[in-house]
Amino acid sequence: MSYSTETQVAIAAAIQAAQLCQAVRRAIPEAMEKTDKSPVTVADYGSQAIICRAIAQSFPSDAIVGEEDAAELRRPEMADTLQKITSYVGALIPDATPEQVAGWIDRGNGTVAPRYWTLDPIDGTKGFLRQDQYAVAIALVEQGEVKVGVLACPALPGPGGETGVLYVAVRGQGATQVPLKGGNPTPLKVVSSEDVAHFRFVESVESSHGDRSRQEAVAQAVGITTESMRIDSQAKYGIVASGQAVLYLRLPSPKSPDYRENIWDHAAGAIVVEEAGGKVTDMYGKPLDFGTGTKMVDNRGVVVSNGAIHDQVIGVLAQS
Ligand SMILES: Nc1ncnc2c1ncn2[C@@H]1O[C@H](COP(=O)(O)O)[C@@H](OP(=O)(O)O)[C@H]1O
Ligand SMILES: [Mg+2]
Ligand SMILES: [Mg+2]
Ligand SMILES: [Mg+2]
Repeated sequence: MSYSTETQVAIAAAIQAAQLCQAVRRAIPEAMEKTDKSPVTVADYGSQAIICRAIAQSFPSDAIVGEEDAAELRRPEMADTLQKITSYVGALIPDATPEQVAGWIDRGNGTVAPRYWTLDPIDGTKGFLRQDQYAVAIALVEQGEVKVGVLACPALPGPGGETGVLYVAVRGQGATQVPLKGGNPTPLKVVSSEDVAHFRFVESVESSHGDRSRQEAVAQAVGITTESMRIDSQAKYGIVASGQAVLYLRLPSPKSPDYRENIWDHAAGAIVVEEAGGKVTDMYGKPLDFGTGTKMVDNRGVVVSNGAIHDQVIGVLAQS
């Protein structure tokens, strides 16, 4: 299958959602708190509304599994917030009503199915709030395998020095990057292990989202001598796919040893790296299984590499 319509729809939605996020960020958004205490902003909601609307319009029978939902926004005391989201969405989709916006957000309440979409309207909300990196991530999954991934990184410097990169991958068709503002797509290729300047690793900015000391020990054991690069969101996958690092380590935090990774935090990024010639597994070397539900219950941690050093990394993890 070529997935060309799916890819075009996801690209257009990611670009619009990224525009909304940048508009919100220029106004210095405040964080709201979700029931799990994690932050969310009007941009997370607006981005999810834009993306779900686009997917539902082109693929009405496809399930969509998004990170956010509108239950909180439908409470009467949240009317002003919903109105604010609607005005940001309305800048891109004229005449959108609050009721429609809430409905589009809730279109993302679907469940994992033989064919489904998953999206993270803002991955790295903490980075977004800090004016650091974040990503808009959209993926199409069939039979538990990611087929299409689109990752917009609006604050990431691209190869030409411009700000804002769009990563696109289709299973069996390779991965490309293109300036988010438009331009010519260029193929993505992971870096060779002989490239000393890029023989480095990336990890999260948030220390509680990983195991910093173990990540450093593993990197050292495979011969990485430089300090980690710390970047929020799935932008880390883009960094590996574009050859700026050989390795991305995300090991379970000692503070939350039972944490399971969300499908929307990895689906788009993973296919971008795989189609750029790299490898993505959990910390035991198992492929990430996108067919088990919103949480990847059969996987622990994530290891992303240029492929060449992958077995060595998994070997070190097995012994440490
Ligand atoms: N204890 C934990 N371990 C690993 N990931 C976690 C975590 N708690 C939250 N996260 C996830 O980490 C994501 C951000 O990734 P990163 O740390 O690479 O920037 C968050 O996505 P959102 O920002 O979309 O909520 C959230 O889903
Ligand atoms: Mg979140
Ligand atoms: Mg996320
Ligand atoms: Mg998110």
